[in-house]
Amino acid sequence: MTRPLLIAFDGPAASGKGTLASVIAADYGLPFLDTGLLYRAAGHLAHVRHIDPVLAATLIDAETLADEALRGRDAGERASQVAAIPEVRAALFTYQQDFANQPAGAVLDGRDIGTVIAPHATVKLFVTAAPEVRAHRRWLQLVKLNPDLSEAEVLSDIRIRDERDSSRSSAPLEKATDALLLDTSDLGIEAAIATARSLVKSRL
Ligand SMILES: Nc1ncnc2c1ncn2[C@@H]1O[C@H](COP(=O)(O)OP(=O)(O)OP(=O)(O)O)[C@@H](O)[C@H]1O
Ligand SMILES: Nc1ccn([C@@H]2O[C@H](COP(=O)(O)O)[C@@H](O)[C@H]2O)c(=O)n1
Repeated sequence: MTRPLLIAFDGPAASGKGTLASVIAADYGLPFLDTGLLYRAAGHLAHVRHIDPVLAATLIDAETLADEALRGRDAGERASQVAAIPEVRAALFTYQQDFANQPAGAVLDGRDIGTVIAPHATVKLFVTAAPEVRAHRRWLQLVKLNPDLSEAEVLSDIRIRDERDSSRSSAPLEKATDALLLDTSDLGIEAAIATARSLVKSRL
Protein backbone atom coordinates (compact mmCIF):
# COMPACT_ATOMS: atom_id res chain seq x y z
CA MET A 1 0.00 0.00 0.00
CA THR A 2 1.34 3.48 -0.84
CA ARG A 3 1.87 5.88 2.05
CA PRO A 4 -0.09 9.18 2.13
CA LEU A 5 1.79 12.13 0.64
CA LEU A 6 3.43 14.16 3.41
CA ILE A 7 5.39 17.31 2.57
CA ALA A 8 7.50 19.23 5.10
CA PHE A 9 8.55 22.88 4.69
CA ASP A 10 11.03 24.35 7.16
CA GLY A 11 13.06 27.52 7.24
CA PRO A 12 13.62 30.85 8.99
CA ALA A 13 11.07 33.67 9.40
CA ALA A 14 9.74 35.30 6.22
CA SER A 15 11.70 33.01 3.90
CA GLY A 16 8.44 32.35 2.01
CA LYS A 17 7.85 28.80 3.22
CA GLY A 18 4.20 29.41 4.18
CA THR A 19 3.43 30.91 0.78
CA LEU A 20 5.05 27.95 -0.99
CA ALA A 21 3.57 25.34 1.35
CA SER A 22 0.01 26.60 0.82
CA VAL A 23 0.42 26.54 -2.98
CA ILE A 24 1.86 23.01 -2.94
CA ALA A 25 -0.95 21.89 -0.60
CA ALA A 26 -3.53 23.26 -3.07
CA ASP A 27 -1.71 21.61 -6.02
CA TYR A 28 -1.98 18.18 -4.42
CA GLY A 29 -5.31 18.72 -2.60
CA LEU A 30 -3.66 18.21 0.80
CA PRO A 31 -4.62 19.70 4.18
CA PHE A 32 -2.15 22.38 5.28
CA LEU A 33 -0.95 23.40 8.76
CA ASP A 34 1.08 26.53 9.55
CA THR A 35 2.69 25.30 12.78
CA GLY A 36 4.15 28.74 13.57
CA LEU A 37 0.61 29.85 14.34
CA LEU A 38 0.45 27.36 17.23
CA TYR A 39 3.55 28.87 18.86
CA ARG A 40 2.24 32.38 18.19
CA ALA A 41 -1.04 31.43 19.88
CA ALA A 42 0.74 29.91 22.90
CA GLY A 43 2.91 33.01 23.37
CA HIS A 44 0.01 35.41 22.84
CA LEU A 45 -2.37 33.57 25.20
CA ALA A 46 0.30 33.35 27.90
CA HIS A 47 0.83 37.10 27.60
CA VAL A 48 -2.78 38.32 27.55
CA ARG A 49 -4.03 35.88 30.20
CA HIS A 50 -0.89 36.08 32.39
CA ILE A 51 -0.61 32.29 32.45
CA ASP A 52 2.18 29.79 32.07
CA PRO A 53 3.05 29.23 28.37
CA VAL A 54 2.80 25.46 28.86
CA LEU A 55 -0.78 25.84 30.10
CA ALA A 56 -1.46 28.29 27.25
CA ALA A 57 -0.32 25.69 24.72
CA THR A 58 -3.04 23.33 25.97
CA LEU A 59 -5.77 25.99 25.60
CA ILE A 60 -5.35 26.71 21.89
CA ASP A 61 -8.56 26.35 19.88
CA ALA A 62 -9.97 27.56 16.54
CA GLU A 63 -11.01 30.90 18.03
CA THR A 64 -7.53 31.59 19.44
CA LEU A 65 -5.92 30.74 16.11
CA ALA A 66 -8.18 33.19 14.25
CA ASP A 67 -6.98 36.18 16.33
CA GLU A 68 -5.46 38.80 14.01
CA ALA A 69 -3.03 39.77 16.79
CA LEU A 70 -1.12 36.56 16.03
CA ARG A 71 0.09 38.13 12.75
CA GLY A 72 1.79 41.02 14.54
CA ARG A 73 5.41 41.72 15.41
CA ASP A 74 5.02 41.07 19.16
CA ALA A 75 3.35 37.71 18.55
CA GLY A 76 6.33 36.56 16.45
CA GLU A 77 8.80 37.50 19.16
CA ARG A 78 6.70 35.89 21.94
CA ALA A 79 6.28 32.75 19.83
CA SER A 80 10.03 32.39 19.47
CA GLN A 81 10.51 32.82 23.24
CA VAL A 82 7.96 30.17 24.25
CA ALA A 83 9.10 27.85 21.44
CA ALA A 84 12.43 27.48 23.26
CA ILE A 85 10.65 25.84 26.24
CA PRO A 86 10.75 22.04 25.77
CA GLU A 87 7.45 21.56 27.68
CA VAL A 88 5.66 23.95 25.29
CA ARG A 89 6.97 21.97 22.31
CA ALA A 90 5.86 18.73 24.00
CA ALA A 91 2.36 20.14 24.57
CA LEU A 92 2.04 20.94 20.83
CA PHE A 93 3.69 17.77 19.54
CA THR A 94 0.78 15.32 19.35
CA TYR A 95 -1.54 17.73 17.52
CA GLN A 96 1.11 18.36 14.85
CA GLN A 97 2.06 14.71 14.53
CA ASP A 98 -1.60 13.65 14.21
CA PHE A 99 -2.09 16.30 11.53
CA ALA A 100 0.98 15.05 9.67
CA ASN A 101 -0.10 11.42 9.84
CA GLN A 102 -3.74 11.76 8.80
CA PRO A 103 -4.77 9.30 6.08
CA ALA A 104 -5.40 12.11 3.56
CA GLY A 105 -1.73 13.17 3.71
CA ALA A 106 -0.63 16.69 4.66
CA VAL A 107 1.62 19.68 4.17
CA LEU A 108 3.11 21.38 7.24
CA ASP A 109 5.43 24.34 7.55
CA GLY A 110 7.56 25.34 10.52
CA ARG A 111 11.05 24.92 11.96
CA ASP A 112 11.22 21.25 12.96
CA ILE A 113 8.81 19.50 10.60
CA GLY A 114 11.40 17.54 8.63
CA THR A 115 13.56 16.85 11.68
CA VAL A 116 11.13 16.14 14.56
CA ILE A 117 7.43 16.21 13.66
CA ALA A 118 7.60 14.30 10.38
CA PRO A 119 11.10 12.87 9.85
CA HIS A 120 9.43 10.28 7.58
CA ALA A 121 7.98 12.96 5.23
CA THR A 122 7.88 12.03 1.53
CA VAL A 123 9.38 15.38 0.52
CA LYS A 124 11.26 17.92 2.65
CA LEU A 125 12.08 21.46 1.55
CA PHE A 126 14.24 23.86 3.54
CA VAL A 127 13.33 27.35 2.36
CA THR A 128 15.69 30.19 3.15
CA ALA A 129 16.70 33.70 2.02
CA ALA A 130 19.19 36.35 3.10
CA PRO A 131 18.20 38.11 6.35
CA GLU A 132 17.97 41.50 4.57
CA VAL A 133 15.61 40.06 1.96
CA ARG A 134 13.43 38.44 4.61
CA ALA A 135 13.39 41.62 6.68
CA HIS A 136 12.19 43.60 3.66
CA ARG A 137 9.37 41.14 3.00
CA ARG A 138 8.28 41.13 6.64
CA TRP A 139 8.53 44.90 6.87
CA LEU A 140 6.20 45.26 3.86
CA GLN A 141 3.64 43.20 5.79
CA LEU A 142 4.06 44.82 9.22
CA VAL A 143 4.31 48.45 8.14
CA LYS A 144 0.64 48.32 7.08
CA LEU A 145 -0.28 47.80 10.75
CA ASN A 146 2.47 49.98 12.20
CA PRO A 147 3.52 52.85 9.89
CA ASP A 148 6.30 53.92 12.29
CA LEU A 149 8.13 50.60 12.06
CA SER A 150 11.51 50.79 10.32
CA GLU A 151 13.06 48.10 8.16
CA ALA A 152 16.14 48.19 10.44
CA GLU A 153 13.97 47.23 13.43
CA VAL A 154 12.51 44.31 11.51
CA LEU A 155 15.99 43.16 10.45
CA SER A 156 17.10 43.26 14.08
CA ASP A 157 14.03 41.18 15.10
CA ILE A 158 14.79 38.67 12.37
CA ARG A 159 18.43 38.29 13.41
CA ILE A 160 17.49 37.80 17.08
CA ARG A 161 14.80 35.26 16.17
CA ASP A 162 17.13 33.35 13.79
CA GLU A 163 19.74 33.10 16.51
CA ARG A 164 17.28 31.98 19.20
CA ASP A 165 15.50 29.48 16.94
CA SER A 166 18.77 27.96 15.70
CA SER A 167 20.55 27.72 19.04
CA ARG A 168 17.82 26.38 21.35
CA SER A 169 18.42 22.90 22.72
CA SER A 170 14.98 21.52 21.87
CA ALA A 171 14.18 21.02 18.14
CA PRO A 172 16.34 23.87 16.83
CA LEU A 173 15.80 25.30 13.37
CA GLU A 174 18.02 23.24 11.08
CA LYS A 175 17.90 21.66 7.66
CA ALA A 176 17.13 17.96 7.73
CA THR A 177 19.98 16.10 6.03
CA ASP A 178 17.59 14.80 3.38
CA ALA A 179 15.82 18.15 2.76
CA LEU A 180 16.13 19.99 -0.54
CA LEU A 181 17.41 23.55 -0.18
CA LEU A 182 15.46 26.38 -1.79
CA ASP A 183 17.02 29.85 -1.48
CA THR A 184 14.42 32.45 -2.48
CA SER A 185 16.71 35.50 -2.05
CA ASP A 186 16.75 36.21 -5.78
CA LEU A 187 13.39 34.70 -6.66
CA GLY A 188 10.08 36.53 -6.90
CA ILE A 189 6.99 34.69 -5.68
CA GLU A 190 6.13 33.13 -9.06
CA ALA A 191 9.71 31.94 -9.66
CA ALA A 192 9.90 30.53 -6.12
CA ILE A 193 6.62 28.65 -6.65
CA ALA A 194 7.87 27.21 -9.94
CA THR A 195 11.11 26.06 -8.28
CA ALA A 196 9.24 24.54 -5.31
CA ARG A 197 6.91 22.67 -7.69
CA SER A 198 9.80 21.19 -9.61
CA LEU A 199 11.71 20.23 -6.41
CA VAL A 200 8.63 18.47 -5.03
CA LYS A 201 8.09 16.63 -8.33
CA SER A 202 11.72 15.52 -8.33
CA ARG A 203 11.12 13.58 -5.09
CA LEU A 204 7.82 11.89 -6.08
N1 LIG B 1 9.82 34.76 -3.24
C1 LIG B 1 9.22 35.82 -2.70
N2 LIG B 1 9.46 37.05 -3.17
C2 LIG B 1 8.88 38.13 -2.61
N3 LIG B 1 8.01 38.09 -1.57
C3 LIG B 1 7.74 36.89 -1.07
C4 LIG B 1 8.31 35.70 -1.60
N4 LIG B 1 7.85 34.65 -0.88
C5 LIG B 1 7.03 35.17 0.05
N5 LIG B 1 6.95 36.50 -0.07
C6 LIG B 1 6.18 37.43 0.77
O1 LIG B 1 6.92 37.53 2.00
C7 LIG B 1 6.04 37.56 3.11
C8 LIG B 1 6.41 36.40 4.04
O2 LIG B 1 6.13 35.18 3.37
P1 LIG B 1 5.63 33.91 4.16
O3 LIG B 1 4.57 34.27 5.14
O4 LIG B 1 5.33 32.86 3.15
O5 LIG B 1 6.96 33.54 4.94
P2 LIG B 1 7.17 32.44 6.06
O6 LIG B 1 8.52 31.88 5.86
O7 LIG B 1 6.03 31.48 6.09
O8 LIG B 1 7.15 33.36 7.37
P3 LIG B 1 6.87 32.95 8.90
O9 LIG B 1 7.86 31.92 9.29
O10 LIG B 1 7.12 34.16 9.69
O11 LIG B 1 5.47 32.43 8.98
C9 LIG B 1 4.63 37.50 2.53
O12 LIG B 1 4.14 38.81 2.41
C10 LIG B 1 4.82 36.89 1.15
O13 LIG B 1 3.84 37.30 0.23
N1 LIG C 1 7.50 24.28 13.93
C1 LIG C 1 7.75 25.48 14.51
C2 LIG C 1 7.10 26.63 14.09
C3 LIG C 1 7.38 27.82 14.70
N2 LIG C 1 8.25 27.85 15.72
C4 LIG C 1 8.52 29.07 16.49
O1 LIG C 1 7.46 30.02 16.33
C5 LIG C 1 7.97 31.27 15.88
C6 LIG C 1 6.95 31.90 14.97
O2 LIG C 1 6.85 31.11 13.81
P1 LIG C 1 6.40 31.74 12.38
O3 LIG C 1 6.63 30.63 11.42
O4 LIG C 1 4.97 32.10 12.52
O5 LIG C 1 7.26 32.93 12.16
C7 LIG C 1 9.32 30.95 15.25
O6 LIG C 1 10.24 32.02 15.31
C8 LIG C 1 9.79 29.77 16.07
O7 LIG C 1 10.44 30.19 17.24
C9 LIG C 1 8.90 26.71 16.11
O8 LIG C 1 9.74 26.74 17.02
N3 LIG C 1 8.63 25.54 15.50
